[in-house]
Amino acid sequence: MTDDDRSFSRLDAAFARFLSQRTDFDPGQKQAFEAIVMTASYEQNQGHSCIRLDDNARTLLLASGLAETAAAGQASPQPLIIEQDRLYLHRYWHYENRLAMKIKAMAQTGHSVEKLDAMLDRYFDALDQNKDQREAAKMAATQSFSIITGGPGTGKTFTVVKILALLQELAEQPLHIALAAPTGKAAMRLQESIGFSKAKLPCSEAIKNHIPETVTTLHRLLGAMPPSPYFRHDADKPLVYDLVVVDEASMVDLALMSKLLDALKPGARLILLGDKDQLASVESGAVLADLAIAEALQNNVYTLKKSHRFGGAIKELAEAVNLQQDELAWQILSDGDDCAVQCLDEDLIDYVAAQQAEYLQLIKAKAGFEQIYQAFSRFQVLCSNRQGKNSVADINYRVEQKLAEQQRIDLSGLWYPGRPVMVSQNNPALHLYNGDIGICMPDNVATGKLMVFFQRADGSVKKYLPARVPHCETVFAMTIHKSQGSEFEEALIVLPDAVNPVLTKELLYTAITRAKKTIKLVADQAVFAAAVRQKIQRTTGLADKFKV
Ligand SMILES: Nc1ncnc2c1ncn2[C@@H]1O[C@H](COP(=O)(O)OP(=O)(O)OP(=O)(O)O)[C@@H](O)[C@H]1O
Repeated sequence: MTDDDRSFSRLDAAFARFLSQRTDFDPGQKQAFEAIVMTASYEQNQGHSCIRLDDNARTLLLASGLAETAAAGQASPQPLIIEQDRLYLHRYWHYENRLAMKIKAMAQTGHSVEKLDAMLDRYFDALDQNKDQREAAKMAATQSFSIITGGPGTGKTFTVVKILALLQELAEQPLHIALAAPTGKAAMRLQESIGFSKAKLPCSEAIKNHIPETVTTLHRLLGAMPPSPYFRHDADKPLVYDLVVVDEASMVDLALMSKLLDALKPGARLILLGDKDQLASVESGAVLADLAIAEALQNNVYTLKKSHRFGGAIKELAEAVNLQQDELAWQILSDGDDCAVQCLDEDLIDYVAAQQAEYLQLIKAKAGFEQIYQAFSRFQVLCSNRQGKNSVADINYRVEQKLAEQQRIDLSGLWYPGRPVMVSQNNPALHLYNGDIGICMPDNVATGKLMVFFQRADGSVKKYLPARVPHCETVFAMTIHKSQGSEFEEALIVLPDAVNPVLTKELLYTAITRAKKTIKLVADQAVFAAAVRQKIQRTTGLADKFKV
């Protein structure tokens, strides 16, 4: 990317100017210095943890008196840190350094377990398809830090429940276990599958009773104190848990992961579950992907490959996209042999509007919220972009108009029966968080007034007056980014008419793996192919810190 492609924010420029005013540089040097700092600030906001430097830039920065090399970084008060050929804003270097240090220390702590093989034989039958899961469990039983990665349905949750039972059997005192996920939605999904898998465990009821059934969000686990960026639990006030399991770990950014590691008590274990091939976190870093390739962690990472949930076209398409085989991916979509995966061959808006019939009908019939929510969540439009043709804004607007035309909704007010919304702001006081989905409908069991109903992470239902709901948007369509951690029976993936920088193979892979049964695509072949060929490259130093 050249400087011309970047649109620096006023904050990037103000930060660079603020620092350059504190140097003794001449105007030419100040200009060069500001350009580097502005780039570092901009790229950090784009998700990179650092930027690469050439020798001239490195010399200039060190001469500024505001940059320190990493050796001094730990105690350095300087705002800029240089490590090898990488420049960090101090805070991000600190997060990365601390995270690496903590994980390295944990990775050195192994546990030898007597008769482990006999126990594993009981939990994993001798079938070939269980071999991978058995190996993953063996790793987690013998390591303090482990990552189990794999695509959707490869049995990460299925395996981790067995690991929890196994570890409880091995413990002298019952282990204190916390289960967490980055979003409420992901927490809810994990909770459902834990409950399901636990019932089938080949162990005593006493052991089952020591496996927690509730899953919390990471923010709640750590004790968020908004608007402060700090958490109640940190190195000085660690969590009480002996073992923490984090699902959907690919969504966890560098800062949050670093704070989680800081908050673990000495001797605690950590298991990260996730799909390293999915989109990286919205905020900076690509922690799971970096750790999964880290040299010094090869005994701490296990990749599950076989999907137990779906095979066929969805899996083939996901694999082709992941391997950037654009022609094969398009062929799978256009073959139409398997109706699980197809290009949409009818009008987009007519099709999306028709998918809303069932839940709107259930609202009219005064069905219960759970049934209505289930019907709504069966199908979801996933867009790459927020604005422009075929974007979230465009489809939401056109679907609303179409449904109003069909007299299925009444658009005379902002809040109408059937309006689905996604919250776009955290409001801990109301227990509503960015990404939560609610449906506006009459409160038939009380006043009959319009209320917005939400399903909480623990499965309970909460209703709010529309005026109390924090900032939210209509959600007949959502961005692929926002769909992370969710699954739908059918996903309709919609790409724009022209190529843009958002379109990457990670974005498409994430969208494809949201679908349980059916995928439909609206895209021009050239745009689709360009997206498959584009890969996200995040600049970070995390994997380098584990070089042996
Ligand atoms: N070895 C196995 N034998 C039989 N069924 C299995 C096996 N492993 C997983 N399953 C089943 O496959 C399905 C998917 O497993 P699971 O939910 O654990 O996958 P996951 O990797 O956690 O998926 P996701 O990432 O989508 O949450 C579940 O219904 C589970 O019971």
